[in-house]
Amino acid sequence: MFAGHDTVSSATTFALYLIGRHPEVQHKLHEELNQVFGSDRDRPVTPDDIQRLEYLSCVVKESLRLLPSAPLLGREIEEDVNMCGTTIPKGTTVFIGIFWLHRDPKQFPDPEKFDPDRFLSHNMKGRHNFAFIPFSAGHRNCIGQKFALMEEKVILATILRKLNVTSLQSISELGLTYELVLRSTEGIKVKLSIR
Ligand code: HEM
Repeated sequence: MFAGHDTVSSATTFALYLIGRHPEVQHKLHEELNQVFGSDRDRPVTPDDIQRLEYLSCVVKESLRLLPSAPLLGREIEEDVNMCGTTIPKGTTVFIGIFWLHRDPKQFPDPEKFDPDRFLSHNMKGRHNFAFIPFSAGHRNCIGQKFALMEEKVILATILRKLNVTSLQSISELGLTYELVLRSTEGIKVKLSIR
């Protein structure tokens, strides 16, 4: 359940929450959806549509940066590792704090700001390859990432073609909790209205 289901539901819920907090982002998304779907609000989303929804792709990535479904990964060190002059002995359990890594101001200036434009290709030049790792990286990275991103985009495009979303809580009111998957202890309260 962790791998394929809870992660996508966490990511999609938080993306919808962030869109509902940022009317200017939602406006741009609605414009892009109008361009791709015209007035048709019912037909299924196709792989070709997904390719064309570039701004939606940036929104999904920026949401995974700020509120990553897997905020923390654990690893057991199999051999002594020298890191910046300090030896981490074999057998140590280390944690990789993806939630905090994604807030490195050198890689993401003004890191708490929700700004999907960070993921436009011309804004990504010079960014470290491992600055953004919502699906982990290396040999044991997520095998479902392409499927997950597609699922998320289909759900968001389907909802936002028909609805406006307004989020009613600030981020600090969500009561973020870091278990295996990022959650809100308070639930996420949004108001939906027909476009
Ligand atoms: C937004 C959605 C998702 C996120 C953020 C996500 C994130 C991750 C992360 C961070 C890992 C590494 C965990 C670790 O090493 O401790 C992982 C592993 C994995 N994920 Fe995902 N995942 C998502 C969706 C999916 C989906 C949809 C599937 C399957 C269809 C999937 C299947 C897996 C599997 C099987 C692994 C283990 C890979 C291995 O250990 O070799 N994930 N995922």
